[in-house]
Amino acid sequence: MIKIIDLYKSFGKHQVLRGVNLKIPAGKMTFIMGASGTGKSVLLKHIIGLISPDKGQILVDGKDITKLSERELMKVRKRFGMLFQEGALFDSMTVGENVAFPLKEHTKLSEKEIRARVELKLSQVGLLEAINKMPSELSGGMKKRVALARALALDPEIVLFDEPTTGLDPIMQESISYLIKETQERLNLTCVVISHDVPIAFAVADKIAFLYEGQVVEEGPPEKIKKSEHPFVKKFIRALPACFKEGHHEKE
Ligand SMILES: Nc1ncnc2c1ncn2[C@@H]1O[C@H](COP(=O)(O)OP(=O)(O)OP(=O)(O)O)[C@@H](O)[C@H]1O
Repeated sequence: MIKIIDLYKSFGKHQVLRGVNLKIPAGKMTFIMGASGTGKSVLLKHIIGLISPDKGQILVDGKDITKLSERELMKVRKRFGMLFQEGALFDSMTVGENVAFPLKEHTKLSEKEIRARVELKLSQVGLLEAINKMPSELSGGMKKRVALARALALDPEIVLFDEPTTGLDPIMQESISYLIKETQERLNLTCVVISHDVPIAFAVADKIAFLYEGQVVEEGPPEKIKKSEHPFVKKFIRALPACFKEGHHEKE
C-alpha cells in the first residue's frame, strides 16, 4: 500500500501540488486522471522518489520514502517498475538488449539467466519473435509492449505508468490497456496509471483519483466516479458516449 499524505510541491512561484492525499491499494490498479498540466506526472515522480516534496509524506508499506538517503531509496526503487510517457527504448539496442538492460545494471545474473528472463518477459507481452529486431522496425504498439517487458524485467511489485497508450490508435490503446490489466492481475502488481482515457479507466481501474487544482477532489471505484457531483469530474467524463454513463440502460 502506498499512502500519500498532505503532499505539497511548488516550482518557483508555481504551486503544483497543494495538499494531495491518496491511498494506493496494493495489488490493484489505480488511475490518476485530470487536466493537462495539473501535476499528475509530478505526483508520479514523487512516488518513485525522483522529486522530493516541499512538505508531506509518501509511505510505501509504512516507510516514508521522502526521508530516505539516496542509498536506501535505491533499495526501495528496485521494487518499482516505471513506464514513462515516451516509453523511450534505446534505439541503438535490439529489443532483447533493451529488456536485458535493467537486468545487467541491477542484478548479478549470468548471461544465460538474463537471456532466459528476457525471453520470458518478451513472451509475456507476445513479442518473443521480435527479440533481435531494432526498435525502428517496430510499430508504436509493439514499442510500448517492449517498454512494458522492460519495466517488468526486474519483477517489480509496483509499476507506474505515465500515459502508457499516448500516440497509439484507439484499437492499439485498448489492446495495450488490457495487456497491462491482464499482467497486473496475473502478477498481482500494484499499478498506478496516469491516463486521460475515461472509457479505459472505467473498464480496467479498481480505483480512480481525480487531481484538480493541486488536490485529489474525487476518488473511488469507477461506479463512484460515474456518480460524482464534482463539477470538474462531471465535465471530464461528460464527453463520453451515453452507454458509459451512470443511469444509462440499453433498450430491452
Ligand atoms: N522540473 C520542473 N520544473 C519546473 N516546473 C515543472 C517541473 N516539472 C513539472 N513542472 C510543471 O508542473 C506542472 C505539472 O506538470 P505535470 O507534467 O505533472 O502535468 P500533467 O498533469 O502530468 O500533464 P499532462 O497530462 O499534460 O502530462 C506543469 O505546469 C509543469 O510545467
